[in-house]
Amino acid sequence: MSAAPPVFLGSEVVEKHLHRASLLIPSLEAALANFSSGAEGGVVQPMRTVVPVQKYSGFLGVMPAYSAKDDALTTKLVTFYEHKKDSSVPSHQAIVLLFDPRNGSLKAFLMPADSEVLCILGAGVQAYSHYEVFTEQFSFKEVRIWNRTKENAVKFARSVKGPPVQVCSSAQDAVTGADVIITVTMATTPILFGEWIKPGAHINAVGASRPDWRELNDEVMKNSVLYVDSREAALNESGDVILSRAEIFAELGEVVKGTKPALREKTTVFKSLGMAIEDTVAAKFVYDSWSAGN
Ligand SMILES: NC(=O)c1ccc[n+]([C@@H]2O[C@H](COP(=O)([O-])OP(=O)(O)OC[C@H]3O[C@@H](n4cnc5c(N)ncnc54)[C@H](O)[C@@H]3O)[C@@H](O)[C@H]2O)c1
Ligand SMILES: O=C(O)[C@@H]1CCCCN1
Repeated sequence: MSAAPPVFLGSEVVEKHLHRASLLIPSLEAALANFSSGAEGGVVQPMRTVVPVQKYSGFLGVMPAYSAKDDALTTKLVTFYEHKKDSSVPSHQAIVLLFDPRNGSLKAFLMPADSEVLCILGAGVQAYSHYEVFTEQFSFKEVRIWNRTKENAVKFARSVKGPPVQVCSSAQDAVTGADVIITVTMATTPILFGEWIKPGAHINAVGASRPDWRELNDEVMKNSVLYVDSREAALNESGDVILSRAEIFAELGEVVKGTKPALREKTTVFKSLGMAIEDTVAAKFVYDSWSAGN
């Protein structure tokens, strides 16, 4: 019997079945815990391969993963290019291939506590999705944004549906007094400095995914308790971790499992690089929802 032809689920279908990104939180928590559980977690996720396309200042990432517990097998292919101001295409473009783990057939493609002050540095695609999830999950009294190009921060503040956003003229103004700081930029040198940060703040560092790129300076890295998504990836790919030589305290999956504590009273950094297993559970979520309603 031949395999059913793969279906293509474009961004509209994904948004219909994943109408709020937070629907993924339980699956992502479980995936992080499984990833940090070694063989018994049933996750197979080799380090991603990143191919530099030097001529055009770009990269191609190949991110395979299998989750035995979810019985889901995927590979994401993602390109990320230095953003050209006049470019009509997004800086990141990705497709997730979801396979049937039983026989390898291709099933579908998939494109993709009391904190009061939230600060977002950057106003691109990730800024929007982080705003959506953070303002839905937590109640902030104030949300601030700073972006290198101010007009994009103003556009962000005008277009988001949710709590009002204050546009700041400097990163320092945005960060001063903030309880939660999200860095979602394409910066390759630090944009966040330790001396600006309120003790006890939490920093969610999402950009700087190359070994020689930085978003955070050494002081931020050294004066915080450092959590990562994957130790192996952080030690190979994160310029903020490698160049600062900061010590990794825990993987987030270990916190989810309860084997390492969340030190909420300390200044903490979560250095996220993105993991293929996150795409695996997200692709399965959308595909299962799509097939159920089809
Ligand atoms: N950790 C993860 O899981 C994960 C997943 C996806 C993307 N990312 C990373 O998150 C970051 C943002 O991604 P995106 O899709 O929102 O990108 P985007 O291109 O949509 O937005 C990039 C933002 O960075 C700003 N910027 C660019 N160069 C800068 C610089 N030198 N200094 C300060 N700001 C600068 C731009 O003004 C823009 O606001 C990227 O580094 C991306 O690789 C991480
Ligand atoms: O995990 C991801 O999907 C992205 C790909 C681009 C680089 C940063 N991480």
